[in-house]
Amino acid sequence: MNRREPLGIAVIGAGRMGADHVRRIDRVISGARVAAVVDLDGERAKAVAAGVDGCTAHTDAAEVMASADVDAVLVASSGPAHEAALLTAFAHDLPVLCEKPLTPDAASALRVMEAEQALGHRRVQVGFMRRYDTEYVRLKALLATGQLGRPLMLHNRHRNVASPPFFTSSMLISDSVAHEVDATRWLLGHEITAVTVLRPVPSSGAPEGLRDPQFVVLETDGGALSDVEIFVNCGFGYQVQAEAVCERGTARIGDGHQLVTNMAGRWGGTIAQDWTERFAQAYDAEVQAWVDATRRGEVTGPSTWDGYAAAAVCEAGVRALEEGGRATVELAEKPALYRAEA
Ligand SMILES: NC(=O)c1ccc[n+]([C@@H]2O[C@H](COP(=O)([O-])OP(=O)(O)OC[C@H]3O[C@@H](n4cnc5c(N)ncnc54)[C@H](O)[C@@H]3O)[C@@H](O)[C@H]2O)c1
Ligand SMILES: O[C@H]1[C@H](O)[C@@H](O)[C@H](O)[C@@H](O)[C@H]1O
Repeated sequence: MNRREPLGIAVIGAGRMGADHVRRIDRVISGARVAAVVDLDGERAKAVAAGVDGCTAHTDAAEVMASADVDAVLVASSGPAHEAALLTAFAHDLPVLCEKPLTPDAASALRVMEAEQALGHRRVQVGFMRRYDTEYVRLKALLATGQLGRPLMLHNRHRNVASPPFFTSSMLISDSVAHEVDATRWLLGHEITAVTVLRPVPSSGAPEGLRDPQFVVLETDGGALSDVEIFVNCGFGYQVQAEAVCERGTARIGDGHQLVTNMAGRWGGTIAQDWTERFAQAYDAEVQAWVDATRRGEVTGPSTWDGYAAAAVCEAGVRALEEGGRATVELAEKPALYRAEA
């Protein structure tokens, strides 16, 4: 592509993430402008587009993607709407940044992967933003040096203050642990082969009927284990932590000690309250990397294969949750289009 002028982006979905990405493209990053905002809720689209010069508001994504003013698409609608948006973007051969999950299940992710292969080139970067978080990037770089030896285990904690009213027990895996599934695959360079889900007595702070917290163990084809405490109604803050235990040492991120105070006989700091705060730098870097690559005519970052693999692992996780115990992951063969990637 190699463009001088800013990239015209259509943002599909003007909810919490979509509105935040519109702000980011308009005010934080460079090389792009928001050309259009689309939401099934027209008033929401108008409200988000209103603050942006030259941006139009719509309710029909297909109509917008056919417009000459749109060079690329950021999909931030709800997960079940992603497949249709991706297939329409492919029909116009448009580059896409698609929020996680790529799609909510492995079968639909496979359909998207087949459609991208039919184009013959990659078009999608999946929104696994932890790959752009400075702490995760440092951890991956350290593991790659080999100084700590082979990684044996990853211990992950993922805590949200409170879950939204529509959250179900399986969404703790498919919506939340999806991030640790991708982080594990990316940090270790392994595929995940089996998932075990253990369920303690639910917290009294969780909504009636929600299995919260859960303890998830991922087994990898490199012989490592990655465990995840997922607790989406912890009440006190948004915490994402990871510790790699290797043969000669350990490395840990996410303690959030940016500012430590000593006062009145106590020491301490503050805890982020949600992902927009904890991962602000990562979202900025993710969207900037997508815009820069797109303007160079390239596609980088987490691929459709990564989105598919995460969907397949999460599907096994939901099976393990519902049936109790351990479920194995059946992955399709990795297509040639994605084989060159790490
Ligand atoms: N990367 C992250 O850390 C992160 C964090 C939160 C959410 N997400 C993901 O971002 C996406 C959006 O999440 P959210 O929290 O903003 O949800 P949200 O419910 O606030 O917003 C979703 C919006 O999409 C709209 N929508 C649904 N179907 C549509 C369609 N066919 N066409 C146009 N608009 C449509 C809805 O009307 C709604 O306004 C989800 O995929 C979610 O998993 C990612
Ligand atoms: O969709 C969101 C999101 O992706 C967050 O990063 C995660 O912490 C939440 O648990 C999840 O519901």
